[in-house]
Amino acid sequence: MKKGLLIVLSGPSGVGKGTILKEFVEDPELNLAYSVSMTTRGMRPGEVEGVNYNFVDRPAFEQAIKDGELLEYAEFVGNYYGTPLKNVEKLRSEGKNVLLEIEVQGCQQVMEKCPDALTIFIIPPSMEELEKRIRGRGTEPEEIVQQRLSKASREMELVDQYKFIVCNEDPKLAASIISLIIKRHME
Ligand SMILES: Nc1ncnc2c1ncn2[C@@H]1O[C@H](COP(=O)(O)OP(=O)(O)OP(=O)(O)O)[C@@H](O)[C@H]1O
Ligand SMILES: Nc1nc2c(ncn2[C@@H]2O[C@H](COP(=O)(O)O)[C@@H](O)[C@H]2O)c(=O)[nH]1
Repeated sequence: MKKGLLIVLSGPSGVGKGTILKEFVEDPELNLAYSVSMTTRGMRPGEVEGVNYNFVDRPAFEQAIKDGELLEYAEFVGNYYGTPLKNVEKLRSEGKNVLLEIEVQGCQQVMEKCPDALTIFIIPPSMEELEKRIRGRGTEPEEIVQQRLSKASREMELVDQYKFIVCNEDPKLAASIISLIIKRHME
């Protein structure tokens, strides 16, 4: 069986990665499996354990790092986030195209370990619009919003390292561009 693709959606917090993903992740033609990350962040209202994330404490996350269980991980604004390796490998060996939605530090680790990964950087139409979106979401206190925005400016400098750059002016349009990219690489 042909091994599935590894697709990485990355970009600054609040740019709309999760919103875009919802538009294409269930498309049967894309044969996708979403990789559920591990995080030490607290659960937001409406989030579900095992669906949005596997929520763990810091000692459990640090043990997973020590045991080599993560494909990549990063500390992002005070919390750990990481991709469990075993699940990604299993799904890809079953022919599934595996989709990661991760921040840029983690994506750089994936680029080194898996040079064939389809890396896609989502950019906002402007930094003002990014600020509007992250505030508008209303999930973080002001101090964290500020930290995420200041990180975003530095993350935007790494855009040239990605194979594809997609602007999220409209999530449906961005999703259809990403779907096309994936389909091309499935041929
Ligand atoms: N094209 C768009 N135009 C206007 N608002 C948008 C657009 N895309 C997403 N949004 C809104 O922006 C906010 C942030 O989107 P989302 O949570 O998908 O971002 P994200 O990149 O997944 O964030 P994080 O990395 O922090 O998880 C949400 O309130 C979402 O509804
Ligand atoms: N390096 C990784 N980054 C990840 C992973 N899962 C999610 N993320 C990214 O973290 C930030 C913050 O997420 P939030 O849910 O607290 O808003 C965001 O950019 C996510 O894409 C992961 O496994 N590894």
